Amino acid sequence: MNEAGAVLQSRGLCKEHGQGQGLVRAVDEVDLDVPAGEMLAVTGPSGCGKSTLLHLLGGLERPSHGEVWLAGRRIDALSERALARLRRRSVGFVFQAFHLVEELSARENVELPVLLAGRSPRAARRRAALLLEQVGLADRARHLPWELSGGQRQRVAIARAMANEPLVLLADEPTGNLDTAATLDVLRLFEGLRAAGQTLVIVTHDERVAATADRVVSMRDGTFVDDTRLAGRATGGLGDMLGLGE
Ligand SMILES: Nc1ncnc2c1ncn2[C@@H]1O[C@H](COP(=O)(O)OP(=O)(O)OP(=O)(O)O)[C@@H](O)[C@H]1O
Repeated sequence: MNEAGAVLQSRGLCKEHGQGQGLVRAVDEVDLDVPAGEMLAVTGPSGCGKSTLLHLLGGLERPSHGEVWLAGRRIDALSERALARLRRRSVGFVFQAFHLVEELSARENVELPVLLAGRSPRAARRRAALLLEQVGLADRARHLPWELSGGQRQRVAIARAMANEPLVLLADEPTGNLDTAATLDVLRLFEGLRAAGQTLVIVTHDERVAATADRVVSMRDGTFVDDTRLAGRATGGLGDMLGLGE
């Protein structure tokens, strides 16, 4: 199974937690196709299964049933070792709480995945310098996370997520801890990545964030209840969308 052009797919994807009376089906028979280069937003109320879906798609959790395919390769049944390698090299993760390594500088945080992928310190340094430049933080490379604002931390986290040129960037409430100006910075970065052909899946309950996507799927109780392609999403300025003057 590999629909032409889909970089990320799921079929009959299910995740159950607990058992008996306490059984929760966090993700319930989800079929998803994310074409290469698409920016997809996943929305829905708290507890509807958005984060669980993202974890399944990125190989952070294993499904109870169903399949996940990344670039034509079935990943849900990979060994732990193969899955860890895939997460390091082929998937970029961005989290609401940033999850930077507090003891490492911005530059070292971005270098780390490159080193873990087996590349040389020199290559890691070059890649980190380029990415920090692209997220507008070249002058903060030596700063530790606590010396950065929330928005700056998230930009470092995005640079880190892009370190190994992932097939797909998965973001879980990436603007959930940010003020409007920092949200705008993050959305501009996502917009730039999308323009460069990056595939993105963004979990958000911020409608303004969802409005910047190519397509929005809405979840309720573990399933998709709506799937809408946003025509003309690229026409309005992000600043207008967020109620700011650009
Ligand atoms: N490890 C777990 N054990 C038991 N139940 C879980 C576990 N993880 C998630 N759940 C349950 O699965 C459902 C989906 O949770 P999930 O975190 O995916 O929702 P969400 O839409 O991301 O919510 P939010 O927007 O609040 O982050 C919820 O009912 C949650 O309580």
